[in-house]
Amino acid sequence: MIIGVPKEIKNNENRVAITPAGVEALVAAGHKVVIENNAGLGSGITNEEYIKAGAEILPTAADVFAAADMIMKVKEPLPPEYPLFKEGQILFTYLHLAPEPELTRALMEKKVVAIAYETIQLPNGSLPLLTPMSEVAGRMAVQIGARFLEKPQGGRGMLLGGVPGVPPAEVVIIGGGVVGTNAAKMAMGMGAHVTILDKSADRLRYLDDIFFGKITTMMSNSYNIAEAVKKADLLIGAVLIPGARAPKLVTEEMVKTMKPGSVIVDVAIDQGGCVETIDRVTTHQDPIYVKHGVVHYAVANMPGAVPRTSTFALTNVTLPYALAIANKGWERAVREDRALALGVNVLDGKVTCKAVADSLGLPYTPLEEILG
Ligand SMILES: NC(=O)C1=CN([C@@H]2O[C@H](COP(=O)(O)OP(=O)(O)OC[C@H]3O[C@@H](n4cnc5c(N)ncnc54)[C@H](O)[C@@H]3O)[C@@H](O)[C@H]2O)C=CC1
Ligand SMILES: CC(=O)C(=O)O
Repeated sequence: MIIGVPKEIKNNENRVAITPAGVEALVAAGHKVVIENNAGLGSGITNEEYIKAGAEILPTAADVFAAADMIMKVKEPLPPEYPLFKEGQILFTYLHLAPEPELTRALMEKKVVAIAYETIQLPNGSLPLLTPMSEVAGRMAVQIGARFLEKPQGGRGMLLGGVPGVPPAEVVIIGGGVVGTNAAKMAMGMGAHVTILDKSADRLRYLDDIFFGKITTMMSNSYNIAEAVKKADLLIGAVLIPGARAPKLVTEEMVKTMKPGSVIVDVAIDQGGCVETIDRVTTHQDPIYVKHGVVHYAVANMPGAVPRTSTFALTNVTLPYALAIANKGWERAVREDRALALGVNVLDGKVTCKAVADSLGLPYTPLEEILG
């Protein structure tokens, strides 16, 4: 199989979908890897390192898309990339289709085999290709929150940990999964007081155990969310219903009760965001806006800013699946691995992920119906 890796084009997206180690493994398995010129530079990986590992460098993204049977990317394709899709081409990347009707339509029209990293799900419910980036984003959410709480950045001028004699900041995290747990770890480490809300009582029990009762846990319902949001200096959105548009749990009325200069970091923005006043996706270049006196941060590719950590963490987990798809062909790979099958979002012009279909109001076709 020919595997193609274009350079990422999202704002300040410095990750790349393959490392030289990945190239070496695919080439050793008998495949060819083509990579766009300088695709790895943002992550500190040179063309020469890729060539040494056995890849061929092509001048443009168009050349890579034209040559490849499978495209590996990091972020969802952007409009300039849509015309490059080929019928039957495998696209293996984060897709986040629930808030992306146009991309979904383009994948359907071109009959792309679209396999999303974020909906590959193991029998225990975990999302192995999302987890490392959620670890990164959860940790970043706190350092970003700390930065924007500083007065010169537009915040209320508060140190997360306070100092002796002055209370610490209140950090409220909605969703206690991977992002939420990693954010809590960082916030606690910086001395903040942390409250986590989740809709799973078992998850709250687990969090209470691992943090030795040093964080406050609350059941997620609109009453408790309203109470917690009101007192938050830093609010972190970290909910997920795999594949689906994020539920708007924090209403505009709740945001209006927040203190001027408090900060919202909605990590769930890649699935549409869980805060009603987050009405746009922001970028690393222009990361915040202020609404009702509250600083809003809604960058959908947070790990793109720390590519030396993120590229390696991501490719550690994507490579085994890429190898399976390349070695067996997508159809056999998907038939033999239920977790991978759950990653298939669009196939043969149809939406095969129920949560995506429901979020976009499109018909859902079970994968099995197409595979026969
Ligand atoms: N903006 C960015 O750059 C990045 C965004 N993300 C996103 O962060 C979000 C969270 O990801 P993970 O932590 O990995 O997911 P996860 O599946 O580990 O955790 C989600 C948690 O949300 C909880 N939840 C669901 N509905 C809820 C509700 N109504 N109230 C409270 N809790 C609720 C679940 O019980 C679960 O514990 C996802 O949308 C993910 O794609 C992840 C990495 C980077
Ligand atoms: C998961 C995701 O949206 C990211 O890593 O950019």
